Amino acid sequence: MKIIINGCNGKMGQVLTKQIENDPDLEIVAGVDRTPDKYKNKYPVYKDIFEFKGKADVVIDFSNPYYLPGLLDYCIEKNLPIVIATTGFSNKDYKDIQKSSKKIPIFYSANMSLGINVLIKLVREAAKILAESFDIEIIEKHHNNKIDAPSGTAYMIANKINEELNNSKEYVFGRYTKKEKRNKNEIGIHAIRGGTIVGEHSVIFAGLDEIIEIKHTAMSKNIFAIGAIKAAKFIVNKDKGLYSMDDLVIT
Ligand SMILES: NC(=O)C1=CN([C@@H]2O[C@H](COP(=O)(O)OP(=O)(O)OC[C@H]3O[C@@H](n4cnc5c(N)ncnc54)[C@H](OP(=O)(O)O)[C@@H]3O)[C@@H](O)[C@H]2O)C=CC1
Ligand SMILES: O=C(O)C1=N[C@H](C(=O)O)C[C@H](O)C1
Repeated sequence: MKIIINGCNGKMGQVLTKQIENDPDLEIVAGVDRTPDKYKNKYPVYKDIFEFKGKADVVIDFSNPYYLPGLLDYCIEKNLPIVIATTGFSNKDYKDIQKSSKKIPIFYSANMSLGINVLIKLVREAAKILAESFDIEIIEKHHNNKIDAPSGTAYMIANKINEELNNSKEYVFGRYTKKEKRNKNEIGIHAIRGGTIVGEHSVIFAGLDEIIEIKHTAMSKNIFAIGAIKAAKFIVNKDKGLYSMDDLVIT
């Protein structure tokens, strides 16, 4: 399978490159990022920088929301499936992803690890039973180079819990500006940034005299690269549409 990596010089791009090089079935046919001197002092102009020898089967994207419009245009033009792993998208970006998936296969997940996707399954179950009487708070911790906050994964966990609860919850981000008691219909979401923390997500269900905490800790970035490669293998021959870890992991 021939792969284009979008965001190839980023931390995830580098980890992904190593994982792909270890798999004899995979080949990187092009890498794209914004580093000016590598691409003739240009910022991404997809028709120029995507020129490479050979044909690609799939694009894997670990980059920045800035890239999204060009990435979608290019993949639609070339009829290429994409695995999008970037986070920090706006509502408009999500709509653009959805719209584009009517033309090409797109796999999107804010977290490509198996563990987080099992955590989501567990917290959905817990929320069904506990939401009436327990408060739900999500805490995420990441390295000091992370641009977006809260993490895409924290949003994804909150959205899945909320889906389970008929979208009855509203999100409160931190409590700095909130000068009143906690409402029952809140999900609190809190972000911590420091050092080289790869990624931690905790979902706390706090009730009367008892607490359940369900936590995932990423010990290396390899888990995300491995998940993205699995997603690429899954999506490469699929019809147009929007796919997620639910299609790959949770049956
Ligand atoms: N879904 C998942 O499982 C995971 C998702 N991620 C997400 O993947 C993305 C990349 O993460 P990571 O590799 O750690 O980040 P890095 O900052 O190391 O790399 C980001 C890449 O995007 C480019 N880039 C950065 N900022 C901009 C900008 N403002 N405009 C244009 N291009 C930019 C960089 O180019 P240059 O090097 O030239 O600056 C680089 O190639 C993030 O959104 C992160 O949250 C990360 C891990 C797992
Ligand atoms: O930026 C990161 O590093 C990560 N980002 C993703 C997110 O925003 O949820 C996934 C993972 O936690 C690592």
